[in-house]
Amino acid sequence: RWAWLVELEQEVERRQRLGQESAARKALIASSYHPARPEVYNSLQDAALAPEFLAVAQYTTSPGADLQGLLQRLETVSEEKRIYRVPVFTAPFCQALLEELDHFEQSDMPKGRPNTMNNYGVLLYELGLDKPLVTPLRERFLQPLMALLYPDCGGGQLDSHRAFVVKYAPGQDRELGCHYDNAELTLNVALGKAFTGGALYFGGFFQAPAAQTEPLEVEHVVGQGVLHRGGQLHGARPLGTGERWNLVIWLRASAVRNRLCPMCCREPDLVDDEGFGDGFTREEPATVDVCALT
Ligand SMILES: O=C(O)CCC(=O)C(=O)O
Ligand SMILES: [Fe+2]
Repeated sequence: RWAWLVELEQEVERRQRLGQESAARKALIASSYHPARPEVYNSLQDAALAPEFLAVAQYTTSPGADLQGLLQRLETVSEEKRIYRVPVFTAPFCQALLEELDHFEQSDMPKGRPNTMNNYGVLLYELGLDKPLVTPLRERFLQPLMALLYPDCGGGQLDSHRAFVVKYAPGQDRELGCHYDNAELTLNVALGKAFTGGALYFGGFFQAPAAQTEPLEVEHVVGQGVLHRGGQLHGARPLGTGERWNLVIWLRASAVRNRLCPMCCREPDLVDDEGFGDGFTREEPATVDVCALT
């Protein structure tokens, strides 16, 4: 048979095994890995968050919060592309998380790949950091923020995520090709270490390709997070020197993706999977009747 068809079938099988294999690695890591910085596995404390991020959170959860007020508390990187930036973690927390990730990388534990494009990094779910760190970050902080910034992209209906750390280093991955994310919305936080190069670049929106224009370059700043729509075409320039570790959280809203898969732009044909899978659900998420709250 045609080689491409065999390759396609193998890729379908590989994808069908991903969830189970990831759960097996998570179980093994939970039973036999010894963390270097056990405190990063404690449930997320406000002390780990940058003061600017806490101020944004306080604003977005206050009565009467609106987009205009929020924009005074964030950096607008591009109004047209709807890209924003805000400090997320304190320097000591970035440091502790990096030490832990480095220690895990050097361990002989099995490691899943972050996504189909990055070869180095860690899936936070497998390390056991989803529950204490990423879920509270999504539910308590990102959901109210994204609800104001991107109400039309499911920002107020986030119900799952895929979180991973990507690592760029000499002799390993050094850059990332242009792509869109399997996510409605994305938060990308630079954790360190020290590096040059590696800027993000942003092109048009993939469902609505614009005329060819120069991409927008966005330098990573350690501790700060960049917020963008998953469908905003982007990539990362080659690393110059040092090592770059970034936490990427792909935020998903089943209310949006159940109707329109962000990868193929069609209504999805679902296959059962472990955990959150790719963030689709068979049942519609419960909707809140806002009038009933008043
Ligand atoms: O390298 C980066 O900072 C971007 C990573 C990214 O775009 C992704 O993993 O989706
Ligand atoms: Fe991406």
